[in-house]
Amino acid sequence: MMKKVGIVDTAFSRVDMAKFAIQQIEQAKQICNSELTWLKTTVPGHKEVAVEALRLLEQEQCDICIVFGWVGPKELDLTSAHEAAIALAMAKVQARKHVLECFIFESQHEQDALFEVASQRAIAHAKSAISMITDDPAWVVHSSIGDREGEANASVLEAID
Ligand SMILES: Cc1nc2c(=O)[nH]c(=O)nc-2n(C[C@H](O)[C@H](O)[C@H](O)CO)c1C
Repeated sequence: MMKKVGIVDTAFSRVDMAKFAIQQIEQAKQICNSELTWLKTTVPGHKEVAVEALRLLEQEQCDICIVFGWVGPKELDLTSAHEAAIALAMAKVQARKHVLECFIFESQHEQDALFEVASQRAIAHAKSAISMITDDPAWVVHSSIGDREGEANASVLEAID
């Protein structure tokens, strides 16, 4: 059955993360023959993403959404992002569907690393979204692997004998 990924990004962002997510979805369609489609919209900033994600889930028949947010380095940006995340939580619960939050916090990375982190995280979140909506066995979500979307995975811990 055809599945639809909603993609919301912002004009505020400094990296076109949606482009990498869309490339990943297109690649999945070709390689795995997955029945996937996508719909992308852009809003001004992260305060607008919750309503937009809800609109895509409820009115545009998306099965899941990925939201690409960019959080500036100022204290006000961080507070604003926290408020946006609360609104996103409300949207998810109302729609009873998943919204994956791919937010880049500018203050957490060196300027030189931002592009790589953002693009890799976008690809990782696109893969996660595909895994969560497709029945294709190639896209099974693996449990307890220390996955850290877009960054080096955490090591897996085992019992000490
Ligand atoms: C302070 C601030 N910081 C950010 C940010 O870090 N990232 C972002 O995407 N948008 C920011 N904005 C803009 C708001 O999200 C919003 O778009 C405007 O306030 C208009 O509602 C604002 C106002």
